Amino acid sequence: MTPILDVRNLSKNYGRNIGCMDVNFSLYPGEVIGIVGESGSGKSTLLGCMAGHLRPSAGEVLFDTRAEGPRDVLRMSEPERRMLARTDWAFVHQNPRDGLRMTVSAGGNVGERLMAVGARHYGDIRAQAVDWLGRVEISDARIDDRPSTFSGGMQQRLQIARNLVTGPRLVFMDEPTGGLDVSVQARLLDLLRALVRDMGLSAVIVTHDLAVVRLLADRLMVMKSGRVVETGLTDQVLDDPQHAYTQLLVSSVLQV
Ligand SMILES: Nc1ncnc2c1ncn2[C@@H]1O[C@H](COP(=O)(O)OP(=O)(O)OP(=O)(O)O)[C@@H](O)[C@H]1O
Repeated sequence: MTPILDVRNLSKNYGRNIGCMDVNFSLYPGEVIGIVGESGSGKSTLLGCMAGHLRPSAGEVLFDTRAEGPRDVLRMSEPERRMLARTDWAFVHQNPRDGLRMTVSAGGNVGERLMAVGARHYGDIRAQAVDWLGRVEISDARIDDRPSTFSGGMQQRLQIARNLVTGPRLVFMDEPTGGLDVSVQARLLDLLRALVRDMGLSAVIVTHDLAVVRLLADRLMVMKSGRVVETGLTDQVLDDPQHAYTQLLVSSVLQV
């Protein structure tokens, strides 16, 4: 099977600082990989490089495009990459404000993504927006309200609807449950897990929360100082960590 994403020797320096160093992994269709590590370990840098938000210093990010098979997204033209970001990719930010348009209604936030990929029929767009608000457990009575009137959890669910409405094949998530109350986090995690499973999504999830990867990720990559120090099946890595740093991560959670 061709990986949907194949990352090869990806490195990013910030001047003399290492952001991430020599990262290699493949993600297969329908698979969810979690990237964990303490603050500053390079998770966001790696995610940003893969999603085209940051320019890596070296390496390749091969994405299995629908039309032409694997292409290095780092060598695509900007319009090509933007099109990919609209059609095949989704990016869920930690802070919903970074992923939503706060001055546009909830329905508009979902609908405008459909319009960006060519939808024109107002009735259809509205119907799909209603459907997606329902899927993320937002009452359709709130469709004309702005996200600024929503709770943090609702905003995050709306951001997810906005991202998934176009049927992406690959979702990047940056601390999707960060900054939310614990009870709200649990509900959001359940919702995300159901959506990922039902839609057969491939996903890369960056988090420092091992509970998030335990629930969502099939495989895990542990990062320290910009490098991957351990990879494996999530349960295997968490239940029987091999690297001293992973052992520390796991035991520090158990002590909480
Ligand atoms: N814009 C920047 N300029 C210089 N150094 C940076 C910049 N962004 C990140 N770094 C450095 O790169 C390394 C990796 O940072 P990164 O933000 O990717 O880690 P992280 O694991 O995502 O951390 P966090 O969980 O706190 O977001 C750190 O040493 C950081 O100081």
